[in-house]
Amino acid sequence: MSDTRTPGADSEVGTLRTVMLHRPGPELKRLTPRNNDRLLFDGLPWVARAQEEHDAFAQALRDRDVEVLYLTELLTEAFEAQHARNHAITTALAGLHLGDTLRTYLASALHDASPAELTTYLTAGIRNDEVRGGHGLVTSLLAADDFLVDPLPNLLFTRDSSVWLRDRVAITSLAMPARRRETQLTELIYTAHPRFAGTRTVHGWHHEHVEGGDVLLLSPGVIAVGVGERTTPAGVERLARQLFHAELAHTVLAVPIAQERATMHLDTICTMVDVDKMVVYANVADSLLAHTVTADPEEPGDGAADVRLRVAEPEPFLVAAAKAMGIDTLEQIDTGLDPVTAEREQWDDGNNTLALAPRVAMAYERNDETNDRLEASGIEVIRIAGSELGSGRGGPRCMSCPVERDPLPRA
Ligand SMILES: NC(=O)NCCC[C@H](N)C(=O)O
Repeated sequence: MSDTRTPGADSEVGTLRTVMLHRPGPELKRLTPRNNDRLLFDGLPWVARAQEEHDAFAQALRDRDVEVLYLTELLTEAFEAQHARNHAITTALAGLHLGDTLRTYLASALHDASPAELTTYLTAGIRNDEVRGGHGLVTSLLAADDFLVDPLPNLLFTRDSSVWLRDRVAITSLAMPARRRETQLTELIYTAHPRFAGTRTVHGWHHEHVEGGDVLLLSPGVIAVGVGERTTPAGVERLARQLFHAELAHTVLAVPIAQERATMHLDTICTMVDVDKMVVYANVADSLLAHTVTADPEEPGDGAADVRLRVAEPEPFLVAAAKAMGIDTLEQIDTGLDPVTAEREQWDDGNNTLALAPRVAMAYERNDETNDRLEASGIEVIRIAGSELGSGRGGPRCMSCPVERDPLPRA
């Protein structure tokens, strides 16, 4: 794709043209058995193998003519702008654990770093024992392996920190402390990188929590938002008002999901694989509900904050979705009738597919039953390895932020 094409996406299944990924890097080497829970990994990935798996994932996308952008390359390029560097350094050092002496020292060191070095410091983090020379009381009292700047191992899951909604990008607001800083970096990419000059943003990291894994573009104008461990009721309320005000959507379906790690995002439960087909975790498929949210046309208001929302009583999710999408049925491809297999494959992100086009989906190879069922339903499945990538709990959808998809015809 040339830089002159317009980024944006209005569905989960329009032909994928450009995607932003993050190749696993030194931030994963920061994980230890003592910090992996806090940093939201279920184990310690073998980093070299995770990189191999990720390179194969990126190549499989390129083989289908998808342009792959890397988050760290975009960030380094954005850091050519002095204001972007200043902003990144100030926000990364805002934590109250540093104290003034150490903050001043680190700010000076980071200002002296090259753009590429700055990217590494801000993504891999800075450990206390990496600051040499004794810089006051705080470094002396902190443990050697305490982080002064936390590493960001979950950058791998680019889906969560930004979401394109038509021609705008939502900067999300991540709920878990270990991930909060990610959106400060994605915001810089979209505001300071020349490729995205003029892009308008919605939401923002200072707002109520909304994570990209909870946001599913079911069809042009219809957006499902999971509300559970990550996205909050207040988050979906603010997002809905902005979407309606900017005419990015006419309907939002607010979908309550269990507040558990296994179902941390709506896209761990279901993903679109065709314009009218979803793969859905069978164990919850029948109990998923949705509140249909629309804007009251009588009171449009002047700004997003004035939009008055109409909230319907809950209905079965697939029923509410089909109605909003203007189709007879949103077909459910389930992940197996045996609840144990379904639970295992859901945990291993079998439902977390990335559509490259209608009826073409990428999926982890390990989830045999789910993949067989997808194929039996007419979906081409591009299988990728993910034994190490999956240790952070996230599949092909979580690991990708579509930057450009072909639009679908509007209903
Ligand atoms: N959309 C997704 O489900 N993303 C996966 C995020 C995994 C990450 N370790 C987390 O706990 O946030």
